[in-house]
Amino acid sequence: MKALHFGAGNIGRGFIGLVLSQAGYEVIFSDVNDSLVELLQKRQTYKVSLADADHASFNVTNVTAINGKNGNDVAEAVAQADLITTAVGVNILQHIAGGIAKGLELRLERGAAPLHIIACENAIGGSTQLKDHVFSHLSEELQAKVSRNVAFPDAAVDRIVPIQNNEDPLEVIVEPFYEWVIDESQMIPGFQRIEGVHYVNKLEPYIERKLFTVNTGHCVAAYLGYLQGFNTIQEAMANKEIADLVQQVMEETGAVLLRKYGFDAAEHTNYIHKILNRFINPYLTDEVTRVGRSPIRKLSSNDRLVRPALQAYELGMTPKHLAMAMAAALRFDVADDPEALQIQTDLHDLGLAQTITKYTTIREDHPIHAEIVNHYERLKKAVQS
Ligand SMILES: NC(=O)C1=CN([C@@H]2O[C@H](COP(=O)(O)OP(=O)(O)OC[C@H]3O[C@@H](n4cnc5c(N)ncnc54)[C@H](O)[C@@H]3O)[C@@H](O)[C@H]2O)C=CC1
Ligand SMILES: O=P(O)(O)OC[C@H]1O[C@](O)(CO)[C@@H](O)[C@@H]1O
Repeated sequence: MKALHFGAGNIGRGFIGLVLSQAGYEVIFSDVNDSLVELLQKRQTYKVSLADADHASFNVTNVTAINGKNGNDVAEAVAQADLITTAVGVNILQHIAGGIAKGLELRLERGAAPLHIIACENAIGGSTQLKDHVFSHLSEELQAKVSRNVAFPDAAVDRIVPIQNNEDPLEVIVEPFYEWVIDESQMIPGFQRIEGVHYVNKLEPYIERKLFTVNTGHCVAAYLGYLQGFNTIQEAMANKEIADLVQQVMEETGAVLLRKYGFDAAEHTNYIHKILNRFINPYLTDEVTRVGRSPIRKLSSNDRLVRPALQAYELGMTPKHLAMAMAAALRFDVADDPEALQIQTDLHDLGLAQTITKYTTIREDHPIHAEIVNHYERLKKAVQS
């Protein structure tokens, strides 16, 4: 069984590639990083180590790679795959869609077997977004044919994998915890389960719980940590004021999740505490600039800050910690993050009020907008003093 995985980065190698290889797949990575591709082709194996006291490690075998810049190779790999997964970043899905569409056409010509294409990105409806991008490259007739035997089930993936600085460029150090949840209601009947994956009939509670707890809390630690001059999440979380605010924001999203999905309150508190412990894992060094990266994406209306804030407001709650987090995200002015710089340019050219609306879609007359402005001014003063 061949799995074609787009993105041989941290999650690609450290999580999805590992799980698929252990489940018995030959894993073919498609990546645009030439040296990474060459090394994977040459070695056909790499090491994943766990960030805990035991440092257990796994040799991931039966892997190879193709260069994602070679459209024909990508299409051929798509045509031959038994499973396709991605971990490239949700904004990159549009760039891999053309190659996938070409490969699906080839599959149709060859009468290939049914196929699942699963986007393992931090986003709501990632596979559905990929499907839309792929279908934009296909005629209506081909879309209808593809729909008959190709499915794009949405998924939630959770494992903290920081930027790697290992001597061996293929090695990945990952936290021990992982969770990969796939929506089986969107799958082709009779599908073969992947060992290590949790299948559910309704993904929304899982993806929202994960995105609004792990990802919301983590980015708050990053934005507040950055503002206070800390380099890593571990340093930021050692600061009691930041750790308390991270917990409070998770409690705020937790209140929404409890109301929306009827989760058990004690279990959810336990979930939050486990996540806080994952953030402070002393065996990881996770930079605030990685965890806060791409603030435009993180401030968008369907993502980890605005979506739970608007849901909280609709439920009659005041999402003051989420508003504070959005204000902190606007102050994340990391020089080598193009999205952070774009926000700073807009703050300068458009002013605060319009910039908030531009990125969050929250209008100036919305009470959350005023909360963000207040927190922004407060944070600005705090940094200046
Ligand atoms: N790192 C983490 O802890 C987690 C990340 N995620 C999600 O996983 C996704 C990947 O994140 P990371 O692995 O951290 O990023 P990464 O930057 O380590 O890996 C992304 C890889 O995609 C490759 N890539 C870029 N354009 C490509 C293209 N057109 N074709 C093929 N490959 C291409 C890059 O060269 C890179 O190797 C993101 O959506 C992220 O939100 C989800 C859970 C945890
Ligand atoms: O890739 P993104 O969306 O910027 O965020 C990375 C996030 O994913 C995680 O790695 C775990 O899901 C967290 O470490 C971090 O909050």
